[in-house]
Amino acid sequence: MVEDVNACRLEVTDLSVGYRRRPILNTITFHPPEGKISLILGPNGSGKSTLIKTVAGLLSPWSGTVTLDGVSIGGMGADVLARQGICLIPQGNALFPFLSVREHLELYAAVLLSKKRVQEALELAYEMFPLLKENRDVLANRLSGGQRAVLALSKAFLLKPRLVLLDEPSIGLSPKVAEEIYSHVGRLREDGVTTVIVEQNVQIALPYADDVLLMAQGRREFEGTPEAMEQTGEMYRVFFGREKETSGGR
Ligand SMILES: Nc1ncnc2c1ncn2[C@@H]1O[C@H](COP(=O)(O)OP(=O)(O)OP(=O)(O)O)[C@@H](O)[C@H]1O
Repeated sequence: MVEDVNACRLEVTDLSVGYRRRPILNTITFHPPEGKISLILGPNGSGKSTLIKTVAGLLSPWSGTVTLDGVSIGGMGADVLARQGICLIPQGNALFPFLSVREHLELYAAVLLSKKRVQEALELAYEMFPLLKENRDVLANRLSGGQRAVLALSKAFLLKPRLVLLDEPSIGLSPKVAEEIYSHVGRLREDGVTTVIVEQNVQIALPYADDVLLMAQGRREFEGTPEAMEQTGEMYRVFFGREKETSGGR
C-alpha cells in the first residue's frame, strides 16, 4: 500500500537500454531535483519515452543504474514499482473506452490502496476535479480529449505517489485545455511530488519546469535550469542542428 509520502530522489546514471538488440539510450545520466518538475525535451525519436518507460519498469536497463532514494529499481517490474509509488501516465492516457469515469477511479485506487482508502481517494478526486464527479457515470469513449486528460491525471493525485512520470500530457489538446492540464500539474509541485514530464509543446511546459533534460539521439545534451538552457542556446542547437543567430538577423 502506498503511504502518504511524496518527494523522492530519482537518479538515473549512465543508463543504456533499447528494444530487442537495437540500442536507443546511450549512457544517459539524469538527476531530476526532488519535489520539483523536470522536463525532458528532444526531437522525435530521441528516446524520451524510452527513458521514462525504463524508470517505470517497463524496460530493463542494459547497463547503468536507476535508483529511487538510493535504492536500485532498475529491472523491477512496472507492477512492483507502481506499488512503490511510481505513477506513469502514458502517452494517450491509456484509458479503457467502455469503463466509466467512476470505474476508472475505482480501478486506479483499488490496485494500490486498501478498501477503506479507495472511497477516500474517490472523494478526493471528485473534490479536486468536479468535472469527474459530474461525469462519473460517463464512459471514457464519450469524454472530450480534455476530460480524458483530467481523468488520467487524477491518478497522480489520488494515489499520492512519490514520483509522477507524464508522457506528453498536452498532446492533442487545444492550447486552453493544455494550459488547464498544466495548471493541475503545477499542483504536484505545490505538494512536493517529484514530477518528470516528456513534452513536445515546449512553449506550454517550459514555464512550469524547474529542470530540463535535453536529449538527442539517445544521448544527454544538457541538464539544468530553463534559464541556463536559454543562456547556452543548447535547445536551439538540439532542435535545429545549428547555432542560433543572436544579432544581425533580418
Ligand atoms: N516498442 C518499441 N519497439 C521497438 N522500437 C521502439 C519501440 N518504442 C520506441 N521505439 C523506437 O525507439 C526510438 C525512441 O523512441 P521514443 O518513443 O523513446 O522517442 P521519443 O523521443 O519519446 O519520441 P517522440 O517524441 O516521437 O514520442 C525510436 O526510434 C522508436 O522507433
